[in-house]
Amino acid sequence: THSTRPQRLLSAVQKNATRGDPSSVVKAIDQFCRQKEWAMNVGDEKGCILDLVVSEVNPTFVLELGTYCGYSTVRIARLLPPHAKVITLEFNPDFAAIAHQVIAWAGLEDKVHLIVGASGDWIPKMKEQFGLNSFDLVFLDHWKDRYLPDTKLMEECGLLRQGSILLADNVICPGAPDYLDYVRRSSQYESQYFKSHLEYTKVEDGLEKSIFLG
Ligand SMILES: O=C(NCCCCCn1ccc2cnccc21)c1cc(-c2ccc(F)cc2)cc(O)c1O
Ligand SMILES: [Mg+2]
Repeated sequence: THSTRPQRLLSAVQKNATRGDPSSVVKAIDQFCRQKEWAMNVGDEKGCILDLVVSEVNPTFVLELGTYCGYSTVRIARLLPPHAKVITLEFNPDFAAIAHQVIAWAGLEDKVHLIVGASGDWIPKMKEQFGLNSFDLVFLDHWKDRYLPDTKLMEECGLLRQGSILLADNVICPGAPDYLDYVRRSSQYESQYFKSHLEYTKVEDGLEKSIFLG
């Protein structure tokens, strides 16, 4: 019986990280991905930029599209004030099952709501399901060809307010060219590119931070 990479990543967390210590979980995953097996976590370099944006926004409600193993979920949730929440959406139930255990190991389950499903189905249901008006921060890290349609969908569903922040991973590699073009051209967004590298590599990648102006 062969384990999957997410399962091996979880084992590395359970072996090397301290229960209830989110930073040790982040460190254990980065160590695993650098020393053992690459995985598509936002990683330590782009992760520091994510930390900066989260700390600056100090959000009450965060939407993460693309949980994978929960690495960025833990990075975000560890910085949130009490009562703040991350709603994170994962399409792949096997990934979601691993992420749930990684988030629990970090002791952050009270700050995180993990959903299994597709963004196109769930974005229209967010308000009624969670009794929220808008998201203070959205971290886009799912299918790169869904960044643009889902951003338009969030606008249409009234999930963005004046000052809501969109932070998109992988705008260079694998790339989200139509999304980049949209947020950089639109008068409804003020956009800024944070040059970095693809997680655990020397390949260029970056995060695009876009403020919704309403
Ligand atoms: O593909 C990436 N992520 C998305 C994975 C699938 C998300 C599916 N999903 C989750 C929630 C959800 C909701 N609705 C619909 C679909 C949904 C990704 C890839 C690379 C990468 C890979 C190979 C390479 F050579 C270079 C770069 C690096 C990254 O950092 C990435 O994030
Ligand atoms: Mg990514």
